[in-house]
Amino acid sequence: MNATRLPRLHVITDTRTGAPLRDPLDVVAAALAAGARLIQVRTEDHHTDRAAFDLAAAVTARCAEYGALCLVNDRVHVAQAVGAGGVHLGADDLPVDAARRILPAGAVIGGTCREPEAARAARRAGATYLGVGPVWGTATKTGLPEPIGLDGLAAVCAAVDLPVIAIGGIDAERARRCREAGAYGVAVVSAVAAASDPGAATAELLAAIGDTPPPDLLRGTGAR
Ligand SMILES: Cc1ncc(COP(=O)(O)OP(=O)(O)O)c(N)n1
Ligand SMILES: Cc1nc(C(=O)O)sc1CCOP(=O)(O)O
Ligand SMILES: [Mg+2]
Repeated sequence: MNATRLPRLHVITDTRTGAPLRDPLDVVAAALAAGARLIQVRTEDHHTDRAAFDLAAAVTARCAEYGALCLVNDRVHVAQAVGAGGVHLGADDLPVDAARRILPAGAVIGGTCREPEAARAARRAGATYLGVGPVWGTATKTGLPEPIGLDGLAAVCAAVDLPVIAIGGIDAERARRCREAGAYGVAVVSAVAAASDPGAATAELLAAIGDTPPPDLLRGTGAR
């Protein structure tokens, strides 16, 4: 990965059927071309490891073309097998400290948390960043707790000095509000995966969070 810092926009794959019916790799390609520099490969729990491996291998290869980071959600062994840059782990996944022991030095390990004490615990466990939400309600994932809102997000941001990536019901306008509340960045599924133009949606999100496209995208535009 060429990026010298954690990207602020995390584009998460949507592998649900009919969700719309769009190949996740097409969405990933559009998001990378529009300037996204972190893709999280999230597959549905009922999908096989082989399906997760195949998608993660393809995404890792596409990310490498852009110097982008590929993270694998949940499945640490898949991340190891494809040589991904790291993982994202929640309460039902391998603990952050266990993943830290078995992944290569420098691996990016994100941990989900929803309130300050869990954030401090994730920091002690060695998380690189925190995924914090759901900030707003979302239909993308079932079984979530009540949204924590911008106040809940701000409370976690104030509790630890780790980058906080907000998640849950986030579009460009809400991404701006998350940044104002103290979040380092945001993670999205539907705002990109369900967009009529995933590339344009990615560019709008990057502008909203103040993460200008990488220099290679600005080349030739005269922009600095
Ligand atoms: C950036 C980010 N934040 C939170 C999550 C949710 O992860 P988790 O709690 O493991 O739930 P599942 O995604 O596995 O359903 C995430 N994936 N990314
Ligand atoms: C995968 C996931 N995890 C969440 C959490 O709060 O732990 S919310 C979420 C779904 C995010 O999808 P969308 O951007 O379409 O709302
Ligand atoms: Mg998980």
